[in-house]
Amino acid sequence: MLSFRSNNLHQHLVVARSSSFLPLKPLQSSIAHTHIHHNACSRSGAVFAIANQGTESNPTVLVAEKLGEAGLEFLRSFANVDCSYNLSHEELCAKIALCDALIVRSGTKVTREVFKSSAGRLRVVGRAGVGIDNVDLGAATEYGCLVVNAPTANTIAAAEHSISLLGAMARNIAQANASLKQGKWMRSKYVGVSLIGKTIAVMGFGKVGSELARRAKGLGMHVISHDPYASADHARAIGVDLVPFDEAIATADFISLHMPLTPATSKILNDQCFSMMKKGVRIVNVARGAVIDEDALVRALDSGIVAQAALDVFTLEPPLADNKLVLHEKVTVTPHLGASTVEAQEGVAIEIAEAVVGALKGELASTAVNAPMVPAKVVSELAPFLVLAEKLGRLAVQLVAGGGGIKSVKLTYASARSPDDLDTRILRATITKGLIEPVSDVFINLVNADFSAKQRGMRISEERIHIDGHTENPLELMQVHIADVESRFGSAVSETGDIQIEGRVKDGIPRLTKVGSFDVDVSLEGSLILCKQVDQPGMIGLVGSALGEENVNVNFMSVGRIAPRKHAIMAIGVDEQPTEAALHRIGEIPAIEDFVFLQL
Ligand SMILES: NC(=O)C1=CN([C@@H]2O[C@H](COP(=O)(O)OP(=O)(O)OC[C@H]3O[C@@H](n4cnc5c(N)ncnc54)[C@H](O)[C@@H]3O)[C@@H](O)[C@H]2O)C=CC1
Ligand SMILES: O=C(O)C(=O)COP(=O)(O)O
Repeated sequence: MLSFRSNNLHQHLVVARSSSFLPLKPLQSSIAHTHIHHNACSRSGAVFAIANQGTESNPTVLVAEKLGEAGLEFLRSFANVDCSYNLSHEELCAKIALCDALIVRSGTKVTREVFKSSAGRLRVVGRAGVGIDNVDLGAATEYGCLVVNAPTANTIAAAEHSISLLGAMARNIAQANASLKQGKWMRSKYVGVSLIGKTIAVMGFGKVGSELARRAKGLGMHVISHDPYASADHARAIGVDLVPFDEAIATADFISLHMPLTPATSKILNDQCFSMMKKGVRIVNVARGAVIDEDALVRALDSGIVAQAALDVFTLEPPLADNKLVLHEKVTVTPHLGASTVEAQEGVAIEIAEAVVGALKGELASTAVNAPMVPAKVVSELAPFLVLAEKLGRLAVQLVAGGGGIKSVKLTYASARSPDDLDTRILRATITKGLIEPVSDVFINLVNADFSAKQRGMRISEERIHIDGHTENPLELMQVHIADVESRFGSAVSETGDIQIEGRVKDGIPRLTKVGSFDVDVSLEGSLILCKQVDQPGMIGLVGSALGEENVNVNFMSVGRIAPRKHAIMAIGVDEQPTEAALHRIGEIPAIEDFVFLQL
């Protein structure tokens, strides 16, 4: 029985795309060869631009808020940079279809509408700072747009601003300053409170929270912290006790907020919470306005539960002219200045420019917010396995008859290392990309591969197994199993009834080592023809000369058999795309029972 059909071949020719394992296909005229890159896509279909060496223009980066000069310079060395500040939402949506990357600070809302308006061209959003609550991450992921942030460069600035507000609040600096400038000399009105010996609760013991804690200790304060995810060892090293939420807010004289704004932290300080606090507590917020129920804070200030507050951030920024907190005598305010030092802004600008350029070049981003974030060391160790992963995914899906309707996929990773030593997130995303890309008409990358799999109802499970081997290798082998489907190539179905393929990396080269129950050993380069044949002498020569006569160069052949003179599988690597005529000639060889052409 012959499995080859010309319309199947045509389908693979049309849909097969880049075999790059990188999250974003690179955009740069310096890329040394002609390549196809995704330039625009919509939910309904993909549009591709063929880019030739020397003719592809640089990518365009829209910088929508003020960014430090060093970062801009770095961006200009790679991209066309459009600095357009103070755009309205409508203007941003209109401009975005012409941009490959967008850089924002906290003042720009990157909504679903922005991603939709980009018509698939927008590939990276860079948040020049930490908090990404102004970016619709769900929409970014669906549209395959990577979001990166600059998580480290403004930590000290935010911690210093928190300490500044703490001192300014405790000593009424802002109020006294305003009063004196009005010609008043009111020494007794502005008597403050001391910090030494007081308890401060640091809510969120991340980068800013822990730097704030160090500084508060230096001022002689007793520091406690609440953070459900913080390491107790890290806290202990700084001399901070991690305590439950209720204990933190009930025992503190000062509360400083340093957690991100998420659905779980929204209005985390509310009426009920204020009622548990010590009377006369003082609150600093350099995190996000919406972690406090602002109306509840006004009530707590008016009732005297909260003696004072110092706020850098507001639910609505800029706040309305009649915002009760801004106008409150007991409240010290700054207009979201936490990250606004010369040093922090230069650092953030460089950090985000490097992340955005790296992402546009197709590098894996170490500050990705909506894709697997992998340290550079792990990426370099896994590099050949990532190539293998994508190719196995691409092969496996092409073996499925009908090309769709995959419900259940199992990925097996076998390693001589302990299972805990292997972070498989990027492998999983890469195999998934390989599985979906050949059968999808939307742009698939590491950002949206998992989302697209879920949308298609594809359940992907993972299994890590320990086998003998070399512990210097992160992996010995990977397998992809697809259950409950028919195969275009019956021999790819193992005894368990699943389509099963296996690959290994040998001398840095990814190789296919098993198809169904048959052992093979072929390097995964070029394209592949798999044949099921009666194991008999002369088969390699027959197939080789059929292809040779049709001018198809064979780069390798491997035969795997169950027992001599029974059935065997021949895997043939070919450099060129065989013509229909060449494939028909293979099909006409009498001992060949089944065969399939697969594009890698
Ligand atoms: N006002 C400003 O200009 C600036 C504001 N920020 C804000 O500060 C936040 C913190 O920044 P980093 O310390 O750099 O981030 P980070 O990610 O290092 O720390 C955040 C910490 O909050 C913890 N957390 C999460 N949920 C929590 C909860 N329910 N209760 C207590 N802790 C919780 C996390 O475990 C983490 O340790 C950012 O998300 C941003 O919103 C950051 C920089 C400047
Ligand atoms: O980094 C953050 O989360 C900040 O809030 C800083 O915001 P900005 O970039 O100064 O608008």
